Amino acid sequence: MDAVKENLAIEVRGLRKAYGSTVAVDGLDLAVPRGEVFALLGPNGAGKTTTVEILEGFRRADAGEIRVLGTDPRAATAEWRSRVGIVLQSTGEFEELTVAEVVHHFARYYGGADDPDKVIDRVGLTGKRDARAEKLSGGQKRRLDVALGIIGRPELLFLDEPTTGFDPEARREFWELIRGLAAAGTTILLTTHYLDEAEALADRVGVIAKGRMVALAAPADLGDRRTATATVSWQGPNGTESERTHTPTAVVNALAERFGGEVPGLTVSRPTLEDVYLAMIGKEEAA
Ligand SMILES: Nc1ncnc2c1ncn2[C@@H]1O[C@H](COP(=O)(O)OP(=O)(O)OP(=O)(O)O)[C@@H](O)[C@H]1O
Repeated sequence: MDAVKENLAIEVRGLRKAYGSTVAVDGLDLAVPRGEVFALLGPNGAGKTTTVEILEGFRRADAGEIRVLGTDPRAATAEWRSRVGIVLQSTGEFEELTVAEVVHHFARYYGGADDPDKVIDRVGLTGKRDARAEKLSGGQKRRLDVALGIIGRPELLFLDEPTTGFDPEARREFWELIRGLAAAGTTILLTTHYLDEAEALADRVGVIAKGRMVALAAPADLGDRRTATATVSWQGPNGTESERTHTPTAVVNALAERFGGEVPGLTVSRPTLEDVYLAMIGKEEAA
């Protein structure tokens, strides 16, 4: 294998999967370098979970070349599994056990497992370590799922909609956790419906629509955001005024001159990730 390929944690070419007459994944290509945080975006039913489950070895593709940490997940060994961490959309099989019992139990599956108590702390469940899993709130259950995904110190972590049900503070804490894992070199593939989450965490985002990758870029570059028309707004004598422009600096300079200094209520905005994403998805769905 050449050096470039060895540098890829995930490499997929021509991935295809149909359920009966429903084509869930339709010729998808994807390359994720080691150490990257990659977010898969796309509307409900776009094929994200199917793709991720194929990469995890839980589903069989109909066609395509797939390499995950250099191995075809169809031929996965226990050694390969121990290098991959998985957080599914929902678990909840260990209702009777306490948080500490579940995490300690999972740690025994891995030769090089992390310290269970440290992991419980990192996901913010120390206060709940003796609570039974069934008594946890939705967001706390997700944190437990994340703990089980990272207990084996994976090289590659799959997170399927990891913060669904989290309150805003828990999401911020979770983002810090993910940033810490990424800084330590873990490759992360996550799916999310939260555009701010993709923007906060991902080096690159891929947008899937109807089983195909329709856009791939750094969050700041998606849909040419950097060069998109800007809107300059300010408070005029009769209320809010605004101007759409490709040269916002010139508009702001002219305003500063007109107001003789500070421009009241000045904002300069470009389309958000959500704006460009929704426009992109709208076009794909109309096609
Ligand atoms: N087990 C299954 N049997 C039949 N059809 C399925 C199955 N799993 C998924 N599908 C179909 O495949 C398509 C892709 O589904 P998938 O769950 O991969 O989408 P998704 O992008 O993850 O959606 P969401 O954002 O809602 O989680 C959908 O049309 C779905 O109905």
